Amino acid sequence: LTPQDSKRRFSATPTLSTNVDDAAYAVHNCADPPSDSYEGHRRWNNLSVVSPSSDLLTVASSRRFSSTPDVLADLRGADCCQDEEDDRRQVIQQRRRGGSIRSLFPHLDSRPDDTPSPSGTSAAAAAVSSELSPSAAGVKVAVRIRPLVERELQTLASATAGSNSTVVSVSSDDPKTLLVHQPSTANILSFCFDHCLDSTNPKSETYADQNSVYEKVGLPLLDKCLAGYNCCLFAYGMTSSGKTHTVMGAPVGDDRGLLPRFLQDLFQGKEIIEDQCEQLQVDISYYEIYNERIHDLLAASHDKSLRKVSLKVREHPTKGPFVEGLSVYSNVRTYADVMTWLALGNKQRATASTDVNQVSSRSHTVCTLGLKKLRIVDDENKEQQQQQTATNTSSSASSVQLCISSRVNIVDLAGSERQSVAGTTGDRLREGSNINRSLLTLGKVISLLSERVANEAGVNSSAKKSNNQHIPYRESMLTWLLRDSLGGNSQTVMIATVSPAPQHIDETLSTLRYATKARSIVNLVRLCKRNWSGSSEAAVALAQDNARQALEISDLRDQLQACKRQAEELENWKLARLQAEAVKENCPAASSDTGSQTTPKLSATISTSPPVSAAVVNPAAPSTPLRHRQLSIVDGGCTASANLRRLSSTAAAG
Ligand SMILES: Nc1ncnc2c1ncn2[C@@H]1O[C@H](COP(=O)(O)OP(=O)(O)OP(=O)(O)O)[C@@H](O)[C@H]1O
Repeated sequence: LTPQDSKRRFSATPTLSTNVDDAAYAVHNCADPPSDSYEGHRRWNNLSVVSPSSDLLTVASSRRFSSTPDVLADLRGADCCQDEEDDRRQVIQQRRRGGSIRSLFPHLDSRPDDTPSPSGTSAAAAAVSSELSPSAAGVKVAVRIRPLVERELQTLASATAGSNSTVVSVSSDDPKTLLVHQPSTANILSFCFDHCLDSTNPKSETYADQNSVYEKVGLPLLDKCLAGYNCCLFAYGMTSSGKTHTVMGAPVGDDRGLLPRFLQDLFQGKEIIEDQCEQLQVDISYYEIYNERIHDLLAASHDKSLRKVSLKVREHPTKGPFVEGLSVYSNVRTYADVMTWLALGNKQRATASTDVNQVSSRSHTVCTLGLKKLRIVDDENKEQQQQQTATNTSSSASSVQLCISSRVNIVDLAGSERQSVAGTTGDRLREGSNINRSLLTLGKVISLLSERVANEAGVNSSAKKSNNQHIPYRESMLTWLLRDSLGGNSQTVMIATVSPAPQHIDETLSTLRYATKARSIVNLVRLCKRNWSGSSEAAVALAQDNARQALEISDLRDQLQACKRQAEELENWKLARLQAEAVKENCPAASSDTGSQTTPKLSATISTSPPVSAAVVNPAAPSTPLRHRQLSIVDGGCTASANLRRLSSTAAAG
């Protein structure tokens, strides 16, 4: 299927029907078709793929296809969707039996390597199909116990005459089991996690320093994102439990946290990749969620007020929620550069001193890295490809292939805090309650997702009831923005940080319970591997086009919501009016005193003729508030009420 063919088909019929084996190849290679056919398919509403035996395989209807790779992704995605739930169920059941996920999903083992596949029909189809096969990945959970801090040592010393006993430890029999000794009951509770990192005693053989935390938790994520998976790591725990120390740590030296180490290895990896005639493009953005408002932490301005402008969250139709207007620093070249951005962001982050932490984070921070692996195609290769794929790619001299694109979110959450312990008042108290509220929503989301998993595994008796339960992602900015990381398309790791001090045992147990629930969440991950060819100019144009359309859709959604709200208000108003009229009819004396005064009365003539509609849209005296404007319906019955609703909403908009 050449671009000319596709043009013919697009203009001839509203349905694209093609042999499915060729579809991957054909649609894939339409990256730069003539503009009219390109426009044509973008407006497509019904797109069908017919299997070789001419049975209808999948119909992707009413979808927006902004680019050719997206068309393909959507097609294959629709195809894969049918198996997703089965996959998820299988994994959960396998988990319960203690089996290996890999044995269930052989494609995890036979994952295509990172080198772009050679061009050609079957190779392109294979690459695309691997890109879109979802695989199940449980959220991994690591727990880190920090050492006792000065304040805790003092409390312990005064309470137990010099003892520095701790109540949380890693089992000596099983490094994945965490033990909590409850002093009040002398019970020992045990919890099982993917990693238990004991940082209480630097002299211990099993001491988990910053490097071993990175190697156990961060390094596997680096591998994943370089292979094209979206990744997320978030640190969760009570205030002062060591989240920022774990994620950020010191800017230099052995105490550097997980993020600087991750970035260092990423940029080392970038050098290696670039030695192999490929490019790794790294983009960075960094923002905080403070009191449910989003601030760009990389907005460098001398004017402080400009730095704290509140940004909006929007919803991209395929990529999910994103922060509109956030600075993204593209193509960061070196580790030193990225650390400069990180330092700027950390400087601008909201922190304050509380009774339990001298430098307590008052906001959740999200550092997002966008990775794109590009391959430069030389002229010789390009010609070969053009022959093989019969693609009319751009005539630009520098041609690029986008092989992999993934996103990494590193999240340092603000810690939950009890006002009595943190000793907060005023602004700090308000911040604390906002932090707690968003963490509560996070907890709710985690609980519901883990319930869903339990239901699917048949553990809950009320399976049917809560299986379709709404997950309230939108109840807080945090969960909305982390939606993909919780139950979506992301390899996710949670680091739960705890204090070993007896006085914090309640918070510790609460953190461990949340962590246990989070560990039961199973995400469905897709390899974000693309085999997209085109000129660099075309790539930029495509990206801009995608972004513009995303904004358009987001705006239209907002408008739709506003219209719905208006319609509801009008419906309520109509009901109230009908009730008032009913009262008046039944009891004219009672209503004659008050009704004419308080109920907005309508005294205009409605007809369906255009001049009247126009008059309502543009009333002569628009300064009169709508509720005082008089509008009456001369026409009777259903027609009148339908007209009333439509015209009133127009008037309200006016
Ligand atoms: N593993 C560790 N080793 C040594 N010191 C640590 C460790 N973890 C935390 N600390 C120390 O504990 C204190 C609190 O840590 P941190 O600020 O990282 O907590 P937090 O969980 O981020 O708190 P908040 O939620 O209030 O921001 C700091 O002084 C930090 O240096």
